[in-house]
Amino acid sequence: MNEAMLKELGVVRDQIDSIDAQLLALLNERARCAEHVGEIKSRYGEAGHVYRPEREAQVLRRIQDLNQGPLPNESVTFFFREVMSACLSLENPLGIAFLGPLGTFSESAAVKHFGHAARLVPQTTIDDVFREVEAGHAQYGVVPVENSTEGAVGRTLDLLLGSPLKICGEVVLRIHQHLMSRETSLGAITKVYSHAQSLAQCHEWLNRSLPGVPRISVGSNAEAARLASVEPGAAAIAGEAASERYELPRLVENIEDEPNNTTRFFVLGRHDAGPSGADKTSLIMSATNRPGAVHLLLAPLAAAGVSMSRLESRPARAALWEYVFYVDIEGHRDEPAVKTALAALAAEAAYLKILGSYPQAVY
Ligand SMILES: C=C(O[C@@H]1C=C(C(=O)O)C=C[C@H]1O)C(=O)O
Repeated sequence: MNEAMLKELGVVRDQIDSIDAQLLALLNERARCAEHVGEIKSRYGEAGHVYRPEREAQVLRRIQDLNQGPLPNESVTFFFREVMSACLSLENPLGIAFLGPLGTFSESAAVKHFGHAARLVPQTTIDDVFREVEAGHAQYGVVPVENSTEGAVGRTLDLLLGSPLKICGEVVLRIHQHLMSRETSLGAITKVYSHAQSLAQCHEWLNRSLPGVPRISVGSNAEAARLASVEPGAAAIAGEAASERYELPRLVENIEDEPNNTTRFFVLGRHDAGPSGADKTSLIMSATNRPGAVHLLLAPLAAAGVSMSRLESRPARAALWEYVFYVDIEGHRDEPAVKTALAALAAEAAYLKILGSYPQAVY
């Protein structure tokens, strides 16, 4: 290397070393503050509420407002989430149940929301995630609720109806599907494993690029990657987490048919969140089976000036041809307009259950 260049590099590297030392000192100073907050909470009998989703959302939104680059918001948000995760785990790492196995998009969602310091506990089914949190074996649970191309996850919606758990957060994850295999060319691929939903999300790509190659649906994308990692000729469609877990090279990246493919997850806990300033409230309601019933249910929202961000109907199991509605509205249940709308809904609906208020996902 050129001596002048080495000299210049040396100056900048000294600067970086000095900044790193300052960052380290500041990170530990911040960690001590978070410990202090934890100590105050336990002194006031709030030891069980150490994790505060609304406060974390506010911290991240503020960081994004302050950020002037060159680092993009996505990167600084990632760092600060990890910092909060590490600070929180100094006291007691959070136990997070999620729909496993490791290597699924649910794992990525849990890590995106709670950071790498959380203790992730994979579960076999969505039912098990609910049970683990209800039984207190895990403090929080992460379950998929809807995909932008495939629609609602029915099992999650059905379980929310009967569960005492509250929604205390949402995570929105961009879903990128990759074709991964030990084979090095498409021509060598004789079968493709994946979860049925992922096969559906890559249906057109598969018709075009691997016509006639059998598609085999298995329990999860991670299981598909595991199979493809040991079977010659096999490929899997799965996400980055699975390719890393099974050290399976990605042959073709981003093969999802819909470029804006996202999945939304709910974070479940035994309490919901306080107001963060930009919140949502999820509820389930049902109307008696008469003309105009749905309109009567939705009118109170409009009257109070509350926006609805999602409406999903599911058949009620109890009575044939009756429906329950899953509604997401903007705002926190403690805000006056939302309070007014909820009171009017309670008077109108045959059944109303408030699933929780929580901060809108921070991207
Ligand atoms: C430190 C606190 O507790 C936790 C840690 C946070 C953090 O590290 O910034 C934020 C919210 C809580 O999950 C707090 O409530 O301020």
